[in-house]
Amino acid sequence: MSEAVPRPSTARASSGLSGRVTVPGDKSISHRSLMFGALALGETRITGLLEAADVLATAAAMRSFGAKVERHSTGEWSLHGLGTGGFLEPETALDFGNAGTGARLTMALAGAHPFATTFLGDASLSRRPMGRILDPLREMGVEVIARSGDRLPLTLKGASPMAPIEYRVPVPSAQVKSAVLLAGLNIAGTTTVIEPVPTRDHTEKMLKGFGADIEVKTTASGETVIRLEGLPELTPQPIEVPSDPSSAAFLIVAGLICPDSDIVVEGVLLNERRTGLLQVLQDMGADLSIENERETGGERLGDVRARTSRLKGVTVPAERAPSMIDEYPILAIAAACAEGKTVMHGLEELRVKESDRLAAVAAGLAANGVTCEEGEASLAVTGCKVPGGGKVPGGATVTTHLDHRIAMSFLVLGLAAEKPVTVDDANMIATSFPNFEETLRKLGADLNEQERALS
Ligand SMILES: O=C(O)C1=C[C@@H](OP(=O)(O)O)[C@@H](O)[C@H](O)C1
Ligand SMILES: C=C(OP(=O)(O)O)C(=O)O
Repeated sequence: MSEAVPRPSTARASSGLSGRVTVPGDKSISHRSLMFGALALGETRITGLLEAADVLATAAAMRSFGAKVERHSTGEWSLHGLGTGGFLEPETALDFGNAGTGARLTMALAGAHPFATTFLGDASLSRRPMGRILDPLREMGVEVIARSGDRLPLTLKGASPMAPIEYRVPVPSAQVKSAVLLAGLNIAGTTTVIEPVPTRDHTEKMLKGFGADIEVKTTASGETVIRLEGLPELTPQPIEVPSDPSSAAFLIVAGLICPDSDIVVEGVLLNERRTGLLQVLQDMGADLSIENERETGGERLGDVRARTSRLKGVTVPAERAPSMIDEYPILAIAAACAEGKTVMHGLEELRVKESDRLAAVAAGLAANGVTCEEGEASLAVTGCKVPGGGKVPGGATVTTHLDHRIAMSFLVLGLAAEKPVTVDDANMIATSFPNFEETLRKLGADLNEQERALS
């Protein structure tokens, strides 16, 4: 994707957004569905899989290990898995493009097999730290050959046999927690993960659903201890992937900051480890409601209704970060359209995402006339709203640094700014939310409408 010709995109002031829309399947659950399907013996059927570049790279990787992965004309996917320990040596290197979750979790799966697997990624993924995954894998006995600083490209080769470990996750990261558990699946004995700060729990929930022997306990001091018995026989499960709250976030904020708007995003995953943004927006005074709440496959879902709101600046404590880690760029846009200052703490992990999101957001806001202060791990945004008026000036072109969430966030800003906002490259949006621009237009947003009219 990084090789594609850049595709600039421009958003202009829009009002009266309305309608009901859905967003694609959750990215975290989609990656894991393919992985667990490849590990289970027999057929796993998946509906609602996110068909975006990140997840398609994981599907290709599971095929390279020998799993039969098919997309049916109904849109349903099926996998014929190989059983734990049953992966075969891939014939070529695995290219994960822009996908951190796909690459890191697959490293854990491949690393626990006694053959060599090589991992590649685009320029963004090749800059991201992989030591956080490689350190526990090395402890288990995996041989690693990586570029300096533990970056991609890299090659892993598992030992035979490997040793189960007890691992305290040093950064709040669901990817690290999941990687240790996924490697532990292919190692005899008990793998233990201690998580000081709770992060998204899709791996634990789904492993239980597939029949793994996994136990999750919270200690008196509030830590989570997860124990997994290795070499389970995983049983295929039908999976319905709920809509991604991290994608819904862009539309919800658009509904709140554009005048005279009233929109509904249907069937959004409301897992409590993913709802931090909704809580913060409510604290800011957002007119949000959850309708038609229901449960599917052990997860809570609901239709999220967002109406134009007068948002006020708030302080977002560091403890909120794991439950909204991918939502800070769009929260910063909501903050720019609020009255008063919003201060966000605990943002160190934003520096190692698809881009340095803290720097990218601060630069994009400043270019569009919004006052903000970038700290080492914090961001303070002074909202442009004042009693009776006030708008973000806009008018700039924002550098997206191969980061889908930076691209989507600044397009949403353009809908509520005085002058149009352009992003230098909208291609990367396809890594997580391929029909984002079309969905916003369906709600009535002015996204490239002038160019479309001229062509
Ligand atoms: O486990 C996952 O599916 C994810 C975990 C998060 O990353 P970290 O584990 O690095 O926080 C998140 O940013 C990413 O989009 C998806
Ligand atoms: C950080 C993200 O994804 P990943 O780590 O999977 O690249 C994201 O989607 O915002």
